[in-house]
Amino acid sequence: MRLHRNLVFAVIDGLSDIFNNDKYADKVVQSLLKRDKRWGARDRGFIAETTYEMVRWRRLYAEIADVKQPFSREDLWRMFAVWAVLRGVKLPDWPQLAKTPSRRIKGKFEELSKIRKFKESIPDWLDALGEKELGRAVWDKEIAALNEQADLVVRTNTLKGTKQDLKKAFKEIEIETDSISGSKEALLLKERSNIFTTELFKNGLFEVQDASSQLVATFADPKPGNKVVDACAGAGGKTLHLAALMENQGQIIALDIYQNKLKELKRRARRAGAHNITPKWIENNKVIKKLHGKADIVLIDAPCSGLGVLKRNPDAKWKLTPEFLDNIKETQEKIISDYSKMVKPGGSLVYATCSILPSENQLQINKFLDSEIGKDFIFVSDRKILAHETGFDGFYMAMLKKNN
Ligand SMILES: C[S@@+](CC[C@H](N)C(=O)[O-])C[C@H]1O[C@@H](n2cnc3c(N)ncnc32)[C@H](O)[C@@H]1O
Repeated sequence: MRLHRNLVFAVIDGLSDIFNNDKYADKVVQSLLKRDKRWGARDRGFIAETTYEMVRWRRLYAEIADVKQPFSREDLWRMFAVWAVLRGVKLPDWPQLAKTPSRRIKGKFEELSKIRKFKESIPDWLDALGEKELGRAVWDKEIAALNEQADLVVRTNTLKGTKQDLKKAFKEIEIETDSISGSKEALLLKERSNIFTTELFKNGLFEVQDASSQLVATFADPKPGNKVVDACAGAGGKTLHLAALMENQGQIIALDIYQNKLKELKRRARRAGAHNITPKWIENNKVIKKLHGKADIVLIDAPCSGLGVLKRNPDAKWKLTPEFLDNIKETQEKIISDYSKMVKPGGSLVYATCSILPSENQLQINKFLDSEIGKDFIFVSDRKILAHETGFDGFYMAMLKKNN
């Protein structure tokens, strides 16, 4: 790989914004990519992938480069040099990289690779928490898997065609895909590609959705004609899948506390040809009260730490705090308690998170079942999906039934 000066400068600018100005990596990368219209797919790929790699390995690289936050431009160049040396990239003859101590970098890497918090590049508190909640053997493997780059997976929109149709259509535009065992509608792209610009995407034939995330709506098992409340619908990743499984029949009430997310959901639903969705903003508690006892299925895709999706959002390692985690667990507890009231007698409550922590998952369910409202429910089953076992995101889902 040959390094190009303007691309590396863009990466350094981006990192300064992410690390020092607390900006979100995805937003920063999006805006970097708009900087120069002449950049082709390879250039854009370099900027996005290198920025994410540097975010993922921030602690390790900073330790090797012997630099501390806030990072000066010189510090960021030193961290970049660590990236280049460890990746075996030939260093160009630039003043910023002139004094790169390649041998020392490799030696320090060997040494730090013996200590998990450096090797896996995670804050002390998170490393301790992971080990406490999952046990050492599982955490060792899980954090290593969560540090790998995410695969690009799409979900076939079965409202518009079959998976075989989609596979064929991708092939026609020279995009090769594989099926994924256990995820019926999923296709894995053999190579990364900007599929958002394709006609297939514009015509709603697929959505980008991780294989684990695709298991949630299937697990909820909605039937055509059901009344389903998707209580934390966001921009509708699971809502659209529910609509497809319900063959556009029945009703999905898609709730969220943020109107802008529901606006995006509406746009996506139009593209997907999903017609049985009613987005409703949770403006106040009356919205929930009105739905008490009405739903065949209530899906709570709860706000969470996002620790199961570090592969695609490595930034969370640095943005997450113990205080945030405590608050989000309280929110989860309140949401399960309040929103379970929307389930009708005999109906189902499905709770899901993209976290791998038992304290956000099965322990929340146990707490709910032990509560006064929870006494009306029985536990049916749950699935704990770990990244090191599947290669995809970490997820949790539980199904409870309300007594008749
Ligand atoms: C994990 S995300 C949902 C992702 C979405 N279901 C999807 O598949 O794309 C959690 C969502 O819960 C929403 N949320 C947070 N607090 C909430 C509350 N009290 N009631 C309803 N939704 C809430 C957030 O705005 C966010 O969109």
